Amino acid sequence: MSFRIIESLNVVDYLIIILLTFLLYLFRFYYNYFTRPNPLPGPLPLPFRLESHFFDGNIRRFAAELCQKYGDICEFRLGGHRRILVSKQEYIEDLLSPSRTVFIKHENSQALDMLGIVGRGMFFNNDYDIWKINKYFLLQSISTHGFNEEAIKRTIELFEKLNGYWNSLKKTLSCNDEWFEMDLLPWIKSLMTDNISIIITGERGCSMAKYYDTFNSNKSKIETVFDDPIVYDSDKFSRTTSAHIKGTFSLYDVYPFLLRYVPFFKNKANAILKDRDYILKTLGNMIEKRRFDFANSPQKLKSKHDLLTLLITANNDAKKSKMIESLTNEDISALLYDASIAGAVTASNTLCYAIYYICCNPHVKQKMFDEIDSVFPNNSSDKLCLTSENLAKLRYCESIIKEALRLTHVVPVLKRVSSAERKVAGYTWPSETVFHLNHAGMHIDEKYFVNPTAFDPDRFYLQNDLSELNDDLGNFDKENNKPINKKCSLIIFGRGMRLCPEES
Ligand code: HEM
Repeated sequence: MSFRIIESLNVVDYLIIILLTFLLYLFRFYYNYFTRPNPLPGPLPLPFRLESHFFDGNIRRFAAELCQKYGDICEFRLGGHRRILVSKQEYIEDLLSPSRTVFIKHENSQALDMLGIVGRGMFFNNDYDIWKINKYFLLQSISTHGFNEEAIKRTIELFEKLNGYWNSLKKTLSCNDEWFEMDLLPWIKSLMTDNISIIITGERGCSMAKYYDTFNSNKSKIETVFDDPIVYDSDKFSRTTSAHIKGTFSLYDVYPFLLRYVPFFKNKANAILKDRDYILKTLGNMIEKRRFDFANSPQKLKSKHDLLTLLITANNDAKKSKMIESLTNEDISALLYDASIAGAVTASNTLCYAIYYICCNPHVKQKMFDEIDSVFPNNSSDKLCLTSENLAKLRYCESIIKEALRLTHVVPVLKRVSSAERKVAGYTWPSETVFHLNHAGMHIDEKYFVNPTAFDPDRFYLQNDLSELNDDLGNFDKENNKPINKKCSLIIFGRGMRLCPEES
């Protein structure tokens, strides 16, 4: 019967059916939009997730434009989801409160599943119970004295290495003594890649060496420095992780059937899966090797304080003391992945921004040098005696970093998904509402900061009594010579349950 009906249809009938289906879809789409609960101002959404084509990925600018046009709370549609953008301090503070109903950070997405670590580690983990165990072990490891001293020692070593590369380049490229122009970003990126590599995995990386080699068009002309055969390819690893994460987010809102059946998307998805396999294999091999060393010669690992060794040790101690919770190799792998991604990109971008602002503000530079000279009075321009105690005294330097992050935060918009009905901004929102928290917008709002676009580390440095304020709540009213304590007005490491573990 149904076969006969199909047979009796001609081309025009098919076109009419397609047109009617299309119109029905449009009608349903806009009916749902105009009858949605809690309507907020925002751009008119487009059907078929077409709005993705107008979004260039710059979430900071996008959020700033929406906030300017539609106010402190508005909505937009992206990737098939209605999204609520909040830019007001009290709403942001509310959504970052330590509550289980706003624990989830990522809405469901097939592309995200391809990361291969969803539900493990911390960053991409929406499962509270598993996340809690992972957080416990990560904090146990990175809060140790050994880890912190190791991190400082390795950082100094790498800066000395960087200095060596620059001196060598200056010499071989016959540069003028005073000026040596170069692109700082790739240098800082490779420095941080090697830094994170040694701190997280205990493996010495070769990113800086590889970048240095790119200047070597004439092999005989440039001298080779710091030749070290015992390195792992941190450069390839970091490029792959960055391609992996970028690729995943580029497919974030693509319909699952397109990922499966349309060659363009399918090829992209396959490339992501290939990267994922490489990353997991590299980390898996490292974990196996370290576990082997731990089982056979634990003494050898006593002097190692990298994250991987500490996680394996803490895990082993937990098993010995018969704690129910312990980590699998996959969990450890996800934690190393989290730390590599979250650590290298944030740290290198923050450092570049800080250097940029220091260079643009000579008086800040001078004050910074004065502080360094006062904390290290016997600095003979050779080696600074950096310890965690001395670092804590560099309060002006810390204020520079805070101010750089205030103006150009490396994670400008945070995300939360409600897991139950929840009141925000006076509205009751159903479960699975996606909230975007525009804290970068708040950081440059004159409601919260005096003269917000100026680079002025003093706003954090000159606080009269730091003990009265949380460390990151700084705001200084110069006219009245007193701090303005706007709660939550500076958010550097997030807040609440999903606070960055680095904050500790
Ligand atoms: C300048 C340096 C850094 C900045 C500005 C920064 C900032 C942040 C922010 C804002 C969040 C919260 C994200 C959210 O609430 O959705 C976060 C989370 C996180 N950060 Fe950092 N971070 C930095 C360095 C690091 C480093 C070095 C590590 C390596 C251990 C790290 C590991 C993580 C992890 C694992 C999370 C996820 C926490 C969770 O979801 O529970 N971060 N970071």
